[in-house]
Amino acid sequence: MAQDDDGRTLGRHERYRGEHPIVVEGLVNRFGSQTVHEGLDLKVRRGEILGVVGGSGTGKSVLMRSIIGLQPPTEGEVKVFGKSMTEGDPDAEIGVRNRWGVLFQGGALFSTLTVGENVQVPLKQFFPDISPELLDEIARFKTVLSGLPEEAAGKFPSELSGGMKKRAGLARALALDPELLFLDEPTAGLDPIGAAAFDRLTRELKETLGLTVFLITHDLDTLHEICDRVAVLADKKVIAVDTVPNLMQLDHPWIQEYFNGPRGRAALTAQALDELRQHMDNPIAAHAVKALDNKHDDKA
Ligand SMILES: Nc1ncnc2c1ncn2[C@@H]1O[C@H](COP(=O)(O)OP(=O)(O)OP(=O)(O)O)[C@@H](O)[C@H]1O
Repeated sequence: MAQDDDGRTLGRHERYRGEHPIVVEGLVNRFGSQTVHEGLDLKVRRGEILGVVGGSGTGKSVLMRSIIGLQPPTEGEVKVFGKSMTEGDPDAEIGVRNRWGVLFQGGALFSTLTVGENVQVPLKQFFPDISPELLDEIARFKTVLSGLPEEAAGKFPSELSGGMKKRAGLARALALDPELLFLDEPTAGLDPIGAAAFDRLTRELKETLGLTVFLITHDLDTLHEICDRVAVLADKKVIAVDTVPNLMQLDHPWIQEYFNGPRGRAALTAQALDELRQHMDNPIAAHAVKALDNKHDDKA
């Protein structure tokens, strides 16, 4: 069962109060002759949104799967809520598994179930005695909490837009009132407005529900807007974990190209504009917004 940092077993409804709900040490993942991770270390702080970035194929999804026990690592240790995911037997891990929610790439919804029924899947798994009325009520609540209209609970995934599918996946990830939320590329495939709305929702949910969020993304706007810290995967390891401004100072070629390249600078300008727009009563801010807007228009 989940444990606090002092090794005390947590009661079913007791929240983890230790410093690091996720600790990864010396992780090695090999597939045949391919080594994806070689001695990877990472600690996720309670209450943060940790962005995870890295080039394609650097093993971001494999890292997430190792943490949630779907990918037994070749070597190394993964602890979630103080509980070893690499040593524990599946039944004992139940005390950990019902404390997290996962939004997989593409949503991974069951296509033959409605949104509401999708949300009910983990509820039925962990709380088989809940009445059908309460299941419906919780499913409707989670659907609305994820920013969908209530009637979406009765719709099938095929009847939803891409953005709505992501929200439905989020509703299912929130079904068990998790403390940890894993999001794999949540804004991929969304238009910029839909992506920004999803980012705001993630931030609001983190703040109101006290979540710790492990967020894999390629989206520079997401990193700038909502991540407290960002872990960079390269050279088979986490080469740095820090705030975006601090990462931008590091002299690693991939980090420089990613954060200080043209797309990185555009994301930074967009964030600066957003912040300045909140102070338009200040003439200097208003002037700066106008100048930056014009610069943007010239480039477009
Ligand atoms: N079950 C598996 N069997 C064999 N190889 C695998 C398996 N899972 C992942 N890999 C390989 O591990 C590497 C890392 O994959 P992963 O999906 O974690 O990358 P990623 O960083 O998430 O990439 P992307 O940004 O493109 O989604 C890839 O080369 C992939 O082919």
